[in-house]
Amino acid sequence: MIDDNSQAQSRTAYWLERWERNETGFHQTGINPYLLEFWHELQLSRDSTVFVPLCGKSHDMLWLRQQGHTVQGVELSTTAAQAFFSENGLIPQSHAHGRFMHWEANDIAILCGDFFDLGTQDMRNVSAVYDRAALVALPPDLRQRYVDHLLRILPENTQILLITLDYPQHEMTGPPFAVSFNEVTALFQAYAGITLLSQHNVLAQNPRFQARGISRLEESAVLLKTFAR
Ligand SMILES: C[S@@+](CC[C@H](N)C(=O)[O-])C[C@H]1O[C@@H](n2cnc3c(N)ncnc32)[C@H](O)[C@@H]1O
Repeated sequence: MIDDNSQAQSRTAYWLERWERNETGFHQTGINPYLLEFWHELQLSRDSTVFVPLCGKSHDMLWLRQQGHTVQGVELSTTAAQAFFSENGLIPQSHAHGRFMHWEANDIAILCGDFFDLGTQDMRNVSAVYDRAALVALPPDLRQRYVDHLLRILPENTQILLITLDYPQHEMTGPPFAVSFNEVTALFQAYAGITLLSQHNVLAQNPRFQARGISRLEESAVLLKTFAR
């Protein structure tokens, strides 16, 4: 039987190798359309801090910064973090921070290390979370652990804009994994009020998924408002 520690090591190795091999088909060159359409729903003040879990080198962090927010990502891969800064013409400062390496430029910080090593101190200024391709990057056995950890370290009354996708899981092995709106509800209902903002079939716009034999691809944007504890 494989223990938790060796499973975590092989998951880490999987993502680090993907970045080393440049297998980053999940990376979007533009800004995510749901972010553009729905971010205003959170009614955040400009000076709020936004946490971006499993951030990769997402350009969405630049857009969030352009809205005035301080941005804080967490990402396993140093290659991804360095690429984010260099590809966007930013020269980061770095220092060790506990089990993480902290990279920062222009009020965008990426903590390089494992999401599961984050603590409440790391999240103390956070008012909102933007999750695109984070929850769906995790296998089923890890998702409740991810949500429990996230909600344990976040301050109370935090808002989360979550984008998820659903497809017949037997048609493809993830990641990305299929995470339906019903599963999101089951994962978060103990912690947060849940509003489905939009749900669309997006298979026609996703040749990458069509090529993998997927017969249905549904994207949902969900707004979560965590309860006071
Ligand atoms: C599917 S990608 C999504 C990246 C980004 N959110 C985007 O929209 O482009 C998932 C990312 O999570 C990172 N990752 C996976 N497990 C992680 C963990 N436990 N802690 C921190 N980052 C992790 C991977 O290295 C990868 O860059």
